[in-house]
Amino acid sequence: MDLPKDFVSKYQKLLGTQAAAFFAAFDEPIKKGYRINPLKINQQLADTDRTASIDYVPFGYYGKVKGHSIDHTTGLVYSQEPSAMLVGEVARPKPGEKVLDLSAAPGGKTTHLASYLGNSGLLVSNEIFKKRAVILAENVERFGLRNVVVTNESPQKLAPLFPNFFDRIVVDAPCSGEGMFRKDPDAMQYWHQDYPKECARLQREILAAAVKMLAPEAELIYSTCTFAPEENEQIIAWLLKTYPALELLPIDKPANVDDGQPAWADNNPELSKTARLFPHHFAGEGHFIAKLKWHKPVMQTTPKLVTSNLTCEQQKLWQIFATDNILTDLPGVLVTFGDQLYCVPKMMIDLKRLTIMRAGVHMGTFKKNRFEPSFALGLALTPLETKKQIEITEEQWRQYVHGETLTLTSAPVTGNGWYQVVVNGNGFGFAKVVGQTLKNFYPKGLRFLVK
Ligand SMILES: C[S@@+](CC[C@H](N)C(=O)[O-])C[C@H]1O[C@@H](n2cnc3c(N)ncnc32)[C@H](O)[C@@H]1O
Repeated sequence: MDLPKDFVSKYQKLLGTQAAAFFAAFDEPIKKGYRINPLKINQQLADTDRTASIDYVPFGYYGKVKGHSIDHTTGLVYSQEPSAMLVGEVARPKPGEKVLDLSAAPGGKTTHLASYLGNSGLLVSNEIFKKRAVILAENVERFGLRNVVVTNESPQKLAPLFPNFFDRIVVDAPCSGEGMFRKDPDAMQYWHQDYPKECARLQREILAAAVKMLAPEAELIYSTCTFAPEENEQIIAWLLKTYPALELLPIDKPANVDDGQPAWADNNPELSKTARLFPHHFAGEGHFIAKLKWHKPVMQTTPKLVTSNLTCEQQKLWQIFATDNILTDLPGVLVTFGDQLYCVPKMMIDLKRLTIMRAGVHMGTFKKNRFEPSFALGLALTPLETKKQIEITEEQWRQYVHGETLTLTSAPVTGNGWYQVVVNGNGFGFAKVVGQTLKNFYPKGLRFLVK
C-alpha cells in the first residue's frame, strides 16, 4: 500500500525495529468480523457462515456478513472489525445502568453495549451528523433494542441536559482514522502531518463535554481507530492532568494487545494501562482504548424525566391492540409524536430540548379508530412475547423483503388480524392476515431483491 510519506517517516521513528512489520501489515488482507445479537431468541444463523469465534468477545466471530440476508435483516448479526469489538468488551455495562455512547454512528459500539444491558437501563446513543444519525437509528431498530434513545446533538448541547447523569460514557472519538487505511484506502486522502493534532483538539472538546455528564464513580471509555500518539496517550495524559478526579483503570488485555506507550506522551507510567491494538500484532485493523473512573462526589440532581402524553382515546386503542397481540409489558413510558407511538425507557429525561431520532421503540401509528403496529415493534418482540405468529420460509422471506403479498397454505385457525411475522425463529415485524393472504408490511424503504 502506498502510505503517505510523512506517515511512514513518523512511524519509522516511533516504532523503530517494529516499523517494517507494521507497514507490511497494511498489505495483508483486512480482518472481518461480526457479532451475534444475544438478545434474539434464536441464535442459530440462517445464512451467515459461523467460522472461528473471537476468544475475547462471547458473541464475536471472524467472517463476513451479507447485507441482504435473513440474519442481517432480522438483526441477528452486526458486522464489526475485530479490534473495534474490544471497545464494547472494555466498556461492558452492567444491566440497569445509564449509558451514553457519545459519538455512536453507525452503531457498532451501541449494539455491543446494548447486548450487555439486555434491554434494561438506558442507553443514549448520540450522533452529531444527521445523515449518520439516521443510519444509527436504523441499526438500533434492526437490532430490536428497547432501551435506546437515539439523539442527534453535539456533545456540548447534551452536557447541560445530563449533568452528572451517566454511569458509563463511551467516547469512540472522531479521529485521523489511520487504522482504517487498510479497510478504506480513501481515508488516506484526508491525512496530513498535522491532521492528528487537529483531531486531538476536537477530541479534547468532546471529552470536556463528556466529563460533565459523568455520575460519581462512573466510568469513561475513550477509544480511537488511529495510531497517532497525539490522539491516544497524549489525550489521556491531558485528561489526567486536567481532571485529577479521573483515575486510569487497568484493561484486561487479550493476547497480542500492546500496552499504551508512556514515552509517546509525558512519560507517566500509568499510561501503560491503556491498550493499543496494532495490525502487525493483533488480528484486526487497529485501535486505542483507555478506561477511566470519575472519583468526584457531587450532589446529583434528578432531571425532569419523560412522562406519558397519550389521550384517553389513544390509550384505549393501544390497549385493544396490546390485549389481542402482546404477552409482555414493555417497561417504558408511552409517548406520542403526532400520531406515532413510542415506548421510551423510563430513566430517560424529558425529550423536549433534544433532537430525537428514535425515542425508544417505535410501537406504531394511531389511525382512525385503530392502532397499527410498526415493523420495529415486531422486530423488538420475541415470538414468545406475541400471541399470534406466522412462520415464513426462506423462499417466502425473499418474496416478503421484495414487497410481495404471500399466499399461505391455509388460513390460520385463529382467524384474520395482526400476526407477528417470524423467520428463522426471530420476529420480523407484524403483518395482517386476511383469509390465506399475508399482506406485506415490510417498510417500503427497506425493500430489496435477493439475487
Ligand atoms: C469512530 S466514529 C464512531 C463509530 C461508532 N462508535 C461505531 O462503533 O459504529 C466517530 C463518530 O464521531 C462523530 N463526530 C464527528 N465530529 C464530532 C463531534 N464534534 N462531536 C461528536 N461526534 C463527532 C462522527 O460523525 C462519527 O460518527
